[in-house]
Amino acid sequence: MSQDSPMAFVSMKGVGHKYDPLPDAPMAVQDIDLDIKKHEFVSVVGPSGCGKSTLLRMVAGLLIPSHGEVSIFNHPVTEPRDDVGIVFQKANLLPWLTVRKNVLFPLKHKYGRYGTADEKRANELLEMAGLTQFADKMPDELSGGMQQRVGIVRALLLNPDILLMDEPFSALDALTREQIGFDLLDIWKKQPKTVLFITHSITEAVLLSDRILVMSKRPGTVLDLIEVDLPRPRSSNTINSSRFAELTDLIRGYIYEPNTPA
Ligand SMILES: Nc1ncnc2c1ncn2[C@@H]1O[C@H](COP(=O)(O)OP(=O)(O)OP(=O)(O)O)[C@@H](O)[C@H]1O
Repeated sequence: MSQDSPMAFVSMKGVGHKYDPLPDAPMAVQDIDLDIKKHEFVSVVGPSGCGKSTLLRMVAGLLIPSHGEVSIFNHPVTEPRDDVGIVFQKANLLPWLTVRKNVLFPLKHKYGRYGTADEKRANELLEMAGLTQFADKMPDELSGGMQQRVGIVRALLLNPDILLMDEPFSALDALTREQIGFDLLDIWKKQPKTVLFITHSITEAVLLSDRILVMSKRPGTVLDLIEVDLPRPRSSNTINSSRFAELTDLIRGYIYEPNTPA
């Protein structure tokens, strides 16, 4: 599956992980080969427990693979990097800081301070995400969807080349979730990033992605890497198209039926 492209921003070669070091312990993730190109949006779907988060944590440098190698810009990932932003399932905003100060928090945490240029960037990002009027509010004054948008803006503050998102919308209700998917596409268009997006939602993966890695049940390995040939920009019309239905059916077939490629 690897294309050995020099343009790969993220490269996984033979990546696998076994949490338990005993020789006969089961692998959580096995034999993942994937190159993600500049500004590509790649989603990972697969049954619960197949190792999606494990894979993301290895790309994030939060977990070192027991097998194979993850590299970013041709350098093996051995620890978290500043050019990689992460968005988790919960925004985990600090409740005692305003929205703007939450967005600036990574700088405060890393360098102990931030300057007016940083505040300007935070304001610009908040505006881009439609959050300007909430910049001085406290997190608990915002809806769950808005809090997640703040989490995305915070991850973009240091202008990372790569954005890793681990089920970022799974705590949201269905309507908010669909809307924030479109919001994310809008943000991604304005601030192009290379995205690795973990989701349980097949429709979300098809709506957002350029390619979708479909994983098997544990030990999670590659069942298919699907090119999403739907035109952009995507909208609710995309969801109603026959090609959208074909792609979601194809993935459903992998996930809900025996693990054999179609
Ligand atoms: N820290 C850990 N120690 C031991 N086993 C772990 C650890 N983290 C995850 N696992 C196991 O590794 C496998 C993959 O887990 P992981 O959370 O990566 O899957 P997932 O596909 O993200 O799951 P879900 O879709 O339910 O969030 C599971 O069997 C899980 O129990």
